[in-house]
Formats: sequence, C-alpha cells, structure tokens
Amino acid sequence: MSETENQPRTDTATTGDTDRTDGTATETRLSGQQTTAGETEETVHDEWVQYEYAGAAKVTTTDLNVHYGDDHAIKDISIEIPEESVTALIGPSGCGKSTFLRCLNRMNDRIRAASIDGSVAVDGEEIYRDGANLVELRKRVGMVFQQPNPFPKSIRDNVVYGPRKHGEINTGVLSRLFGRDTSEKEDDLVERSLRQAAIWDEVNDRLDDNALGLSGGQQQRLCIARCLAVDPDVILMDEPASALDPIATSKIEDLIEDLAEEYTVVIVTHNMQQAARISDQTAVFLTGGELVEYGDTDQIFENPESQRVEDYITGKFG
Ligand SMILES: Nc1ncnc2c1ncn2[C@@H]1O[C@H](COP(=O)(O)OP(=O)(O)OP(=O)(O)O)[C@@H](O)[C@H]1O
Repeated sequence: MSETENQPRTDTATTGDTDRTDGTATETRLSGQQTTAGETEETVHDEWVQYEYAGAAKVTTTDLNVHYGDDHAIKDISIEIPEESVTALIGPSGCGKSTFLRCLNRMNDRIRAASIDGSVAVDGEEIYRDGANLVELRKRVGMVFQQPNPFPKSIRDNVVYGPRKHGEINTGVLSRLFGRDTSEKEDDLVERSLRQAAIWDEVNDRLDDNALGLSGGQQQRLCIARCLAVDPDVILMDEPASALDPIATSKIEDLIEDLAEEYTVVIVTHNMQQAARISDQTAVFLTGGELVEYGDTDQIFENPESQRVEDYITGKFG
C-alpha cells in the first residue's frame, strides 16, 4: 500500500464549491447526505464522489454512464482515482463493478450492446476522444482477468508476447540503438517482468516450459508479468484471486501491494476482507449501477457514511 495521507472528506455542506486536487472548483456532495432540497442520493447522481488524497489523480471519470440496451448498468459516476495506489471496487453481484472497470481501458467497446456516455481521462487525457489509439491505451492501462489466461506457449514467450507484437523487441532499429542483440534484450525484459510479478524464483530454471504446466497461482502471476512487460501505468484486475487457493491468493495480495508503489491498481473483488487488507481507497457500488460511497478504505470499513454501505459491509444486504 502506498504511503499516502488519504483523508476522507468530512465537510458537512451538502453542495458547494470544493477544492479538488487539481485546484479547480466543483460541486461536491458526499453519498449518504441529503441535498438542501431534500433529495436523496438515490435521486441525484451528478455529484463527484471523491475524497482528499495526497498526490495526483491518475484516472478521472466524469458523468460516466453505461447502458446494455435498456439496462442502465452504470449511473453517472464521477470519481478520481489516485496514482500509485490500490483502489478496490466492491459491491453485490450485478451492480456494475466489472462494467466500470472495463470502461477504464475501453474493453466495453468490444461488447456490441454496450453504449458509453461521459468521460474517462488518464493523466488528464480523454480516452474516449475520436481517434484514440486503443492499442496504445491498452498497453498503458493493462488488464488481468479472473481466470488466469496464459497462452499455450513457453513462459518466456508469454512474457514477451506483447512487446514482440508491438514490434518493440524484434526491430533492427531498436537493437542497433541499444547496441545489443534481440535475445539479450528479451532476457532482460523476461527477468525484470517475472521478478516484478514475484514469480522469477519459481520459474527461472524453466523459462522454455509451457506456461500451462504452472499452478493456477503461478499462471496468474505470469499473466501479471505479461501485463507488466508492456510497461503500463495502470493495472486493472477483475477478481484476480477468486479462482485461487488461500496461499496463492495471499501471494497475489502481497504482489498487488508492492505493485502499487509504482503503478495505479484498480481491483474488483467480492472479498471484502481482501479489499480492506490491500486497498488504499474503496468504491462501493450497490444494486443498479450506483456508486454509493467512495473514500479511504479504513473509513469505509470502520465508519461508512451511508447506512446502505454499512448494511452491505456487515452482511445485512447483498
Ligand atoms: N456483455 C453484457 N451484455 C449485456 N448486459 C451485461 C453485459 N455485461 C454485464 N451486463 C449487465 O450489466 C449489469 C452489471 O454487470 P457487471 O458484470 O458489470 O456487474 P458486476 O458487479 O461486475 O457483477 P459480478 O460481481 O457478478 O461480476 C448486470 O445487470 C449485467 O447483467
């Protein structure tokens, strides 16, 4: 977990100008509060749900909506996700966590029924702008899925798959520039990525073995290494440990905390203890695609603003 000084926003004003981390003013209302007109959070969605944190915003969503046909899966979500930290997305099944996550690297574009409105910016750059380069975006915002999905290739080939595909290794120009041959560069990349994913010590003597021979937990760490090999800034993880046993899960959790020193990690999890253990901030989605509360993880788990969040966390709902 990064050593940020995240503080939950505690101002009691229902609306009003609020300093954002980027210095601009915006109308802010915390979830669970009532407007002066007596509207409840259920009826108003166009607020920023945010809190104060040290550092810069890495990802900002503004009025983000997703429909699948008539199904309104994500409703007016405006949040800032801080850099170099872990953000957990929690909530009951079907509340839109994965849909929200997929918006952050435009994976929903692949779903024919999905229509997306609103804005998602990474480092202030709109990813839904016309002409955005999706290959570059998905290198910058990588993704790890619930089921480990290594290619039926060697461990080495899995790690270098992305850079090779994007022509970042096998180009004579790069080799000449660096004055080294391709295999030497590949070896460096393989070792660095596998070390970062905390699996190097387990596989360094069998890099040419088929990745499908690894255990589930090793396969998932290999998939994380594959994601790291293309040098992302943001790593999206959709329940990355749900298919793993407790020991493998614990290794993935340790790894995620380490990764947050350098990367911005956003993780969907059904495991509330996991969210409490590894995340710096937590976003609680409840039924119907609403983001009900977003803030410092300790505050959300120990003293949530919203009764519905408290009910969910204590197991009374969801
Ligand atoms: N490809 C799709 N086509 C149509 N509807 C979809 C699609 N994916 C998700 N939905 C719908 O969008 C809503 C949100 O689904 P989503 O998978 O994002 O929720 P979730 O919170 O991640 O659920 P879970 O925890 O069960 O994975 C649900 O009503 C779901 O049925």
